Formats: sequence, C-alpha cells, structure tokens
Amino acid sequence: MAAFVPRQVFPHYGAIPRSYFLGHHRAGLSKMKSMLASIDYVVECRDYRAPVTSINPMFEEALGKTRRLIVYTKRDLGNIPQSPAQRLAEKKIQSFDPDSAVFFVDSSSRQGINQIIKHLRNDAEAPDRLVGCRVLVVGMPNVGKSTLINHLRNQGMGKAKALKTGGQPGITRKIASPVKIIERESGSHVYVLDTPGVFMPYVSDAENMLKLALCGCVKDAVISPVTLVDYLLYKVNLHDAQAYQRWSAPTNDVVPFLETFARRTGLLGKGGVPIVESAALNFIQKWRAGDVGRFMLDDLEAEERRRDDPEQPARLSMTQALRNERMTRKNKLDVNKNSA
Ligand SMILES: Nc1nc2c(ncn2[C@@H]2O[C@H](COP(=O)(O)OP(=O)(O)OP(=O)(O)O)[C@@H](O)[C@H]2O)c(=O)[nH]1
Repeated sequence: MAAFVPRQVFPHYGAIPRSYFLGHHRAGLSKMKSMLASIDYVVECRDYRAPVTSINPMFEEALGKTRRLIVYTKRDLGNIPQSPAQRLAEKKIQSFDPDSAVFFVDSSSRQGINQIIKHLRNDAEAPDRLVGCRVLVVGMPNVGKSTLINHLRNQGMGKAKALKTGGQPGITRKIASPVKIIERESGSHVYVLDTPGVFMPYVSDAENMLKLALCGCVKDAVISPVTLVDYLLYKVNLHDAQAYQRWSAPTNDVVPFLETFARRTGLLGKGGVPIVESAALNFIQKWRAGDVGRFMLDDLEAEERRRDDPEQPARLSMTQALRNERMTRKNKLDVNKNSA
C-alpha cells in the first residue's frame, strides 16, 4: 500500500465568514476603556494552541499603556508537558513580547498560577488607591479568563470558585465585580475583574478564523463543523496522521472520515446512516479535550520570519478592522436586497 501523504495546503478557504463582533463584545470593549482610570493592571489571556492568532490587537489599542502581563492558557492542549518541543516553543513565544512578563498555565496544574500570584504580589501596585489594586483580565471569548480567575482565587486566598465557566464562548457578558486574589499586609489587596471575551471585528485571514473557531472563540454554529474538521484533519495530518487511528486510517477526505468516525462512535441516524454533522462536532470536542494530539495550530517559525521581515504588513488596526466589518455587513445586505 502507498504511504499516506498529508495535504501541504488547505484548499477550502473560500466561503468562510470573517467577522464575529457581537453587541456584548463592542459594549465590553468600550466599558473597559471607560474604566481605565480605575484599573492598575491588565492580564491579557491568549490561547496556547494559537499563540499568535489569539492576540487581539484591539486590546493593545483600547487598554493603552496600562501595566500588563500575558498569560497563555490551555497549555496542556498545545504541547507534550516537559518536552524539548514545549521549551523551544515557549522560548519563541516569550521572544515575541520581550517587554512583558509572560506565563503559561493549564487548569490542572498549580505551577503557572503560583508564578502569576508571585509576580502580581510584587508588580501590581496601586499606592494611591485605598480600595487596593484592580486588575482587568481580558482576552478572546472562551480563552479561559474565568477559569484563570477561579484558580488565582483558589491559590491566592484558598477560596472556592467565584465565576461560572463553560465550553462555549459568551459565558461572561458583563464586566464582573472585583474578586480578591491576594491579601497584603499593607492593606493594598489585589482584586481581579473578569470581562466579556472580545473577538475582532474582522479577521483578514480566513485560516485564522478557522483556528479561532477550532479553539472555541467563535460559537460552533458560525462555521460549518464539517469545514472545521476538514481543516483540523489537514493540521492533524501534518502533525501526526496516527493521532486518530482509533477511529480511522490516515486520510485527507473529510466526509468519508466522518462517516467512519460516526460508525465507530455510534452517531447513526435512521437505517444506520452516519450523522456527519454530529460526528464533526464530536470530533472537534475530542480535539479540544486533547484526544487527537496536542499541538499548536500556529506556525511559530513562520511568525518569527514575519516579524523579521520589514516588508510584511502590520496587523490590521482597530479602525481598519471596523471598516472591513462594516463593508462585509453592507455587502451582505446588498446581496440580500438583490436576491429578494
Ligand atoms: N484543557 C483545558 N481547558 C481549559 C483551560 N482553561 C479553561 N479551560 C476550559 O475552557 C472553557 C472556557 O473557559 P472559561 O474560563 O469559561 O473561558 P472565558 O474566557 O471566561 O469565556 P467567556 O466568558 O466566554 O469569554 C471551559 O470549558 C474551561 O473548562 C486549561 O488550561 N486547559
């Protein structure tokens, strides 16, 4: 039998939606801006599996020069723990933000959480404020902000979970009340405030939209789950085509793969017909749980080259992104009007 050859390029970027900027994202962002005067520190969360793509440049523009640290969440899903690959990747990621403190956490380990608490204890100051030091936790939808706050509170104060978490984006819709995570003898305690996840108004690169959807930053209904699995299969095959051998031999063909997966997992409809959409959602959940290999969706070497190349265009500014989002909405309205 011929050796399996994974696809080197993904061919189906055409009809992928590029925007997911909801009312509570816009409202959350403007509320954050209006609160800046009472905020001493920002914790910016990014997804370890997409460390470059999950950077939302709008935070940079909205939160200005407020002191900040960066936390990469879901570390357990993006690499093999303690491996040389993990060390190398984290060194590269750190080099992208040489002026910020950078931490890597996962919800099942205390290590990164303790380091953050130690850092905030020393670095988060609010000398003129009687109410203590207020830290805003920001990031893309579903990146793990509330989970991080619960762990900081648990480690810092020995207290139980304070905030609701969930597998779909949009669990936190408003800026929450301050949660105390560190007590200091001086009385200047540290409080964190959870915020609604904010997506970008427009994602110029369709591949980035697929990565963010796979990471769960976008509601599952926005992009067809079959398209998402097609892209995931392309990425898994480049990483390790044996990662799904429990269900299927290596393949580049998404629909036959999902039919086989559905049969193996019992996702069958009337007459034993495989339910392809349910199989797709189920396979995505398996990847999100770390059951289909642990790897990054972003190519860190490509990002290094991009940063070193002065010819490369900068990321979209917020104004450009909002303009593109308006254009997309207008084009959609025009199409609807013309087809009515
Ligand atoms: N495996 C793993 N899962 C995590 C980790 N952190 C968070 N999660 C899961 O990711 C999902 C989203 O977590 P939340 O804390 O609700 O995310 P959020 O950023 O507050 O979400 P929004 O309120 O929608 O913006 C939940 O199912 C968490 O259990 C992690 O480090 N590892």
